[in-house]
Amino acid sequence: MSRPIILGIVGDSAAGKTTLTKGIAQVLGTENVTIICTDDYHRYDRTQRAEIGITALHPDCNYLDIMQHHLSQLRIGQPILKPIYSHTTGTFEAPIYIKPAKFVIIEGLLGYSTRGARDCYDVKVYLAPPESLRAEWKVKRDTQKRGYTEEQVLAELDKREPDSEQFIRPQRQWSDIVVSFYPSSEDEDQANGHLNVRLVLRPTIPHPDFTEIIKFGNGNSNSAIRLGLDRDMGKPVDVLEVDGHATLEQVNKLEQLICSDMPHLKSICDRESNPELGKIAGTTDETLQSYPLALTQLLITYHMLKATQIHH
Ligand SMILES: Nc1ncnc2c1ncn2[C@@H]1O[C@H](COP(=O)(O)OP(=O)(O)O)[C@@H](O)[C@H]1O
Ligand SMILES: O=C(COP(=O)(O)O)[C@H](O)[C@H](O)COP(=O)(O)O
Repeated sequence: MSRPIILGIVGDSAAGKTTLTKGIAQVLGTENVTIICTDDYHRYDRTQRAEIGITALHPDCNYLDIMQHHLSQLRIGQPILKPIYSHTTGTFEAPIYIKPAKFVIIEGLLGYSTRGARDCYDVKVYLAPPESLRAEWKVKRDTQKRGYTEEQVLAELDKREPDSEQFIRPQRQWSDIVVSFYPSSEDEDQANGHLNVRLVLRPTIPHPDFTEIIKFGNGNSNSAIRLGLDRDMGKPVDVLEVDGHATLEQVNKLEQLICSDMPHLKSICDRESNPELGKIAGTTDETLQSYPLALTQLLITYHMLKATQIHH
């Protein structure tokens, strides 16, 4: 019997989880995707958290046991009755019945914090923008969408830092892919659309063979697309970097590499038939479209489709 393919997207608040999740769901077809945000498993509402003096990042502030139980149910195709936390009101709403579609994306703060939860995913992504960019994104979103002032958001970031360090960032080690969008050093204050991406590829899942990038002579340090070896949290990894100002020709080559052994992906990575590639509506309603974003979406989609072949 077939079971859903489960993708995890974990990272700190305003690291870009919801934005990337929406983009991947769009590529896979929203009707084929169930999206779960693990903020719904908060144990306390906004007022209670303030009274107790606990942040939403602390494991004790979340029903991680229920989250893990629900994940394991979804993995075997079973429905769940999922709680709902509203970021608009800061309170809980009536739970909803959810039956998993072919693909499930689980996004949130603490998705990899227990062994049992980690075992439920087919593909694990961790989002790690530079902290300065994350702060910028969080201020923008929480002032526009969640009713906070800039001072409140900055104070909250400070208050959360010890929990970010202790509980959020260590989860990076469990991911198959670490995604970091970052501004290039020359155009520090360029619009978001020109961000570069750094993709850390752990050997925990089989990645497409990118070594041709080096053969094309494109992998050297001056190129807009670079492949190299590094260590991440002590472990050896491949690192693929794509600059925001890479040319269409360079990007096409990389897309063809990703698509070559995945027939369904071919229709997705054809820019003429799919002009939406790499386009995302950010959670503050802006439209984002860039080659680094498109390649990131494509690589993650590749892994989800690959998992379909392995498990069906
Ligand atoms: N890849 C990206 N490129 C440019 N801006 C982004 C990107 N990802 C997120 N953002 C910005 O950061 C804000 C917060 O992102 P969001 O997806 O809501 O984070 P999270 O779900 O992790 O809390 C978005 O509203 C958007 O403005
Ligand atoms: O850190 C987060 C997670 O959301 P995200 O990862 O989307 O930022 C939120 O601050 C908490 O869920 C509390 O919500 P609120 O601050 O709205 O009460």
